[in-house]
This record gives sequence, structure tokens and C-alpha cells, in this order.
Amino acid sequence: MVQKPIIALDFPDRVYAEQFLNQFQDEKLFVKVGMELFYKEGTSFINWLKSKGHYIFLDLKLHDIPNTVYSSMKVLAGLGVDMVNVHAAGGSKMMEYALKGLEEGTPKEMERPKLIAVTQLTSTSEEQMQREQLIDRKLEDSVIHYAKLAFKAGLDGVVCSALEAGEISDATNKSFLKVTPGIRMIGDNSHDQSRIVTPSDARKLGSNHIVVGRSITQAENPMQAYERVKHEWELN
Ligand SMILES: O=c1ccn([C@@H]2O[C@H](COP(=O)(O)O)[C@@H](O)[C@H]2O)c(=O)[nH]1
Repeated sequence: MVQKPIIALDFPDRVYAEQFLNQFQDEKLFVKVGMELFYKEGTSFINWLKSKGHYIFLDLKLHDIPNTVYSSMKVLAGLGVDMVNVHAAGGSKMMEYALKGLEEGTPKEMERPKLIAVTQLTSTSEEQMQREQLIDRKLEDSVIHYAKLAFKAGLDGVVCSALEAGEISDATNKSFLKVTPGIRMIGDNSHDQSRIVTPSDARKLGSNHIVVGRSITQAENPMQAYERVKHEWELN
């Protein structure tokens, strides 16, 4: 799959999203559609993105009982997106059912979307995890544990911070995807993120894909910000 930085289209509606995308003219981008935009615009916006030739990560982070996730994935499989995800905290059985739903729901002429699992959100710090999730371990231990569960369940990879990418490769295998949000250029505002890494360090640490939102979408010149991120990411 194409390794361009994945741009998080965190916009309230398609008018904002299309205005943003129009700046890139005919460039085929890798974009992420999250809950905000999908809940507002639904599948018609996904179809529009596809008609423009963009790669799509549909970031809905499913987390429910196995049967519900199975049936929902069966539906999402028909959308023709490139990547979807679940929360690993839903457990091994839920992840296996998610994969089964995707496999059964993908039309014969399409490729099954990659399925990845969120380990610990990049906004979560070790202190918060220990206090609120009552996990009395290092944050890396929890991330690696979830990555191993996702790997065993047959998933294609995980969402993690680039800080954990190397250890995940060692615990699974090199082709297991590490998709890493929490990306910031030096000096950028970290906002609500806790585990942040630059594009260049993410590459060095072993990320396969980086996800970048506000550093691009809220920049004074989003095109220029995207080119800077892409340059750093591709250079290393
Ligand atoms: O652990 C996670 C999982 C998903 N995200 C999503 O990525 C982007 C990051 O946006 P920034 O503006 O670059 O912080 C956003 O859509 C999150 O929902 C994540 O950050 N961490």
C-alpha cells in the first residue's frame, strides 16, 4: 500500500473537507476519515473520495461484542476503503470476528481492507493508563500485549505510537503494520497527544504509516505543511 503520510480529515462536514482537498488539485492522497466526518456525511463522502482516487483509512475504532463487530465489518467491507480498525481492548474474539466479517463482506472483485487494532491511544500517558485503566505496568507492556493479541487474531497491524514500533516488530514480525498518529514537527503544538514523534523519527523507529491531522489541516499553509511532513518522512 502507498506510504504517503495519512492526512486526518478531522473536519465537521464535507464542505470543509472538500475545500481542504481542493488545494491539492489532482494529487492522490492517503486520507483518514474519522467518526466526526463519517457520522455527518456517511458513505456518500467515502464514495466521493474514492471517485477522486484517494486511498482511505476509515477510522471508526469499533469496540463492541464480537457479533456486533462482525456484522458491522461485513457492511464496512463493501465500501471499498483501504483500511479499517477496532480497539484491541475488545479482545481476541472480537478481533477474530472483525476479520471474519471483513473477509465475508468483501466483494470478490475488491481487495479486503487492511484491519488494524488500536493498542493504547497516543493521547494516553503511562500515568493515566495506570490510574484510569488500573493497569499496573509500563505503557509499552500494554501496547506490546495488545499487539501480540492482534497478531495472533490474524490482523494486519496496529495503531500505536512510533515510540513502540520497534518493540512491536520484535514481538510480531516485520510485515505487521505499525500505523502511528501523534506525529508533530519540532516546535508544533502537541494538543491532546501524549506520545509524539517527528515524521523523521517515526521512519527511523519503524513506523509503516504516519497519521497527521492538525499539523497540516490547521496550518496557515496546509499544502506547504503537508510537503514538509512528506519530505521528512520520505527522506529517511
Ligand atoms: O491512538 C490514536 C488513534 C487515532 N488517532 C487519530 O489520529 C488523528 C491524529 O490527529 P492530530 O491532529 O495529528 O493529533 C486524529 O484523527 C485521531 O483521532 C490518534 O491520534 N491516536
